[in-house]
This record gives sequence, C-alpha cells and structure tokens, in this order.
Amino acid sequence: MGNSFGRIFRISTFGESHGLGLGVIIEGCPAGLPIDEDFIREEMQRRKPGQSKITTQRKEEDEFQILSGVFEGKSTGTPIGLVIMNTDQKSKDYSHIADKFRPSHADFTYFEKYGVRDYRGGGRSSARETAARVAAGAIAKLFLRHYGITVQAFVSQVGDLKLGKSYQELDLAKTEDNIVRCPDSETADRMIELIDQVRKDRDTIGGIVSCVVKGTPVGLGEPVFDRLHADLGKAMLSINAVKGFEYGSGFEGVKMRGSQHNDAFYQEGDRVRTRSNHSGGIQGGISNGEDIYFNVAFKPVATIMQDQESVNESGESVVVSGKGRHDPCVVPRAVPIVEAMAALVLADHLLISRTNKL
Ligand SMILES: Cc1cc2nc3c(=O)[nH]c(=O)nc-3n(C[C@H](O)[C@H](O)[C@H](O)COP(=O)(O)O)c2cc1C
Ligand SMILES: C=C(O[C@@H]1CC(C(=O)O)=C[C@@H](OP(=O)(O)O)[C@H]1O)C(=O)O
Repeated sequence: MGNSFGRIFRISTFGESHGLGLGVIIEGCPAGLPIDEDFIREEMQRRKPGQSKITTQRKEEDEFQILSGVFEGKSTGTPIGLVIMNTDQKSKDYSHIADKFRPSHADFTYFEKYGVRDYRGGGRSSARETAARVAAGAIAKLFLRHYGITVQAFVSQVGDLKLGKSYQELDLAKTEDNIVRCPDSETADRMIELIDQVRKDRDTIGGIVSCVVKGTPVGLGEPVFDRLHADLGKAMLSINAVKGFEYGSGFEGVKMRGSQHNDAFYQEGDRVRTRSNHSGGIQGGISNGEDIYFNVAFKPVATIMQDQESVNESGESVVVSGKGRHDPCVVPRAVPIVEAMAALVLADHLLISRTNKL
C-alpha cells in the first residue's frame, strides 16, 4: 500500500481512524532544524475534528508525542517519529454498515481490492490520517521558513458561493479569524450559514481551497516527469475527497489568447521577473520565483444522514444512512491539510535542487 510520500524529505504515515492511534515517520529532514512543538500543536489545532459547529463533532485534542529524531529542540538528521493517540472513537456508529458500502466513500473499492476492511470509521481511508500529514507538514514548514518560503491556504468557495477576489486583493492574515477560514468576513458569514443549513438538511456540500506559496527561489522542480506542479497536483489529489487541481490560470486560461496569457519578462535589480503571473510561478515544471498559486476542489462529503441505495458484501440490495459525527463540508479543515502537503512537496524539491549544479 502506498503509505509513503516524497523522495528526500520523505514521510510514511500509519494508523487507522478507530485504532489505537496514528502517526508519521519523517526521513530526510536535515539536522539542526529547531523543532518548535508549539507551532506543530497550532497546526494540529487548525485541522482537528470538533473545532466548530460546521465540522464533525468527534472530539479529538490531537495531542502528539515526538518519539525520536529530535534532541534538545533540534532535529538530529535521524528519522523523526511522531504519534497521535485516538481518544474519541465511537465505533458503534459503524456497526450497521459493517458489511455494507456507503455510496462514494472508500468502502466498496477498499473491500474489493483487499478482501478485508476496518469498517470502523473507514479505517485507513478516513481523513483522520491527515492528522499525521499536518504534523509532518508543520516540520516541513519550519524547514521552509528557514529559507523565507511561506505557504498560506484559505477557503475561496463553498457550493456555488464564491469569494470572487484574487488572493492579491485579500488580507490573508484574516483567514484564521473565522471558523470557515475565508479571509473576507462578509463572505465567510454567508459560507458558515450555508454549511450550517446543509448540515440541518442532513446533507453535505463541497468547496474550494486556494493556496499561495511565496518566496520560492527559481529552480525548484524538474523539466520532465517530476515537474513541480505535477508533484503538487499529486500531493493535492492524494487528499481525501479531492476532485480537482488547477494552478496559475488553470481551466480559465483556455479562454485567453497567447498574446494575453504570456507573462512578459523584465529585469528588476538582480532578478528576472514577470509582469503578469498566469504561469502560477512555474514554467516548464520549474519555479520561476513568482508566487505559486493553485486551487483544490473538494467534493461533498459521502456520508450523509439520509437513506441511500446500496449493496452489501454479498451483493444484496440494502439501504444505508450515515450515523454519528461527520463533516458537512470538509474545506474549513482542509486548509491546513493543503498547506501541509504543499510544504512537503516544496521541502522535498528544495533538497532535491541542492544536487542540481555546482
Ligand atoms: C478534512 C476532511 C474531513 C472529512 N470528513 C469526512 C466525514 O466526516 N465523513 C465522510 O464520509 N467523509 C469525510 N471526508 C472524505 C472521505 O475521507 C473520503 O471521501 C473517502 O476517503 C473516500 O475517498 P475519495 O472521496 O477521495 O474518493 C473528509 C475529508 C477531509 C479532507
Ligand atoms: C476523525 C476525523 O475526521 C473523520 C473523517 C471521516 C472520514 O470518513 O474521512 C469520518 C468521520 O469519522 P468518525 O465517524 O470516526 O468521527 C470524521 O470525524 C479527523 O479528521 O480527525
């Protein structure tokens, strides 16, 4: 099973949603990096379940313990092992679907592929696994911070309710000011209201998380398969419930002419810059030093509190309805997950690029 990600700055996660706990092993983190545990904790708090009325009500504090790879507050260059124990599993909520498949969750495909599945909370296919990614991503962010690179995501759409402003027009520092993580307070209020209404309707809704990376040097990414945007795309598409990834001008770019779309170059001091940035900071798979920006689309959550047509493991027709605690919309909690996955890709490419030339 593909439980690892990255080449030099490399993570492997383990654990299930209703097992004892989960965790991550990080290899390739250079020695001497100050590991700020308070910062890791803050990042975990941004993702944890039970954080507001518009998320799942499962109550996990997501306290973590670093088992290895850190001495006197700094990384030692050896594998960093980190664990998070599960404390609030309610596996009874899944007894009624132990042999049934929830439409559009991983139940059917997982069972067909492996012949065995931990039905409790979706087991390994639960987004609970992303707690481990966010912990690792926090360490990647600390590494990037050392090089002046920042990663900031925010919610830009819920259902058909769009923020309608580019990231340059927004004060991204306001993203954490509200429970939906949209930096425009008026739009945020409407998004919260929409998610709350959908929740009361026993339904779910999708949304978009946008992300901006600033301070990237020229030269991250490879020109052929390991294009920087290809690795970012894989990272984003590896997150539960993701349906789409676009960077720079994305799908809207098809409407433009080359004469409008090309990013003209100019010299600014000792830097080559571009006047526009439809490229999204990446040309030929390699960062050009401008902001990298991209959007990630999330589907409506599969588990809904309504009767749905399905089958059981014997292929018999059944009706299933969700029980327990589920997210009515994943995007508020997906913001730190998108940031974590982006930080892991960039940290990896920063280390890979060190071997490119003298
Ligand atoms: C932050 C986050 C929270 C999620 N919460 C739920 C949830 O409460 N219930 C649910 O059915 N799916 C939830 N999902 C989505 C499922 O994990 C996902 O749909 C499932 O693993 C199947 O994978 P796929 O949708 O990518 O095909 C969540 C996803 C994310 C990113
Ligand atoms: C536990 C988390 O989110 C879970 C993600 C999830 C899913 O199907 O992905 C289903 C729910 O699981 P449970 O029924 O066990 O509460 C969410 O609460 C978490 O993110 O830490």
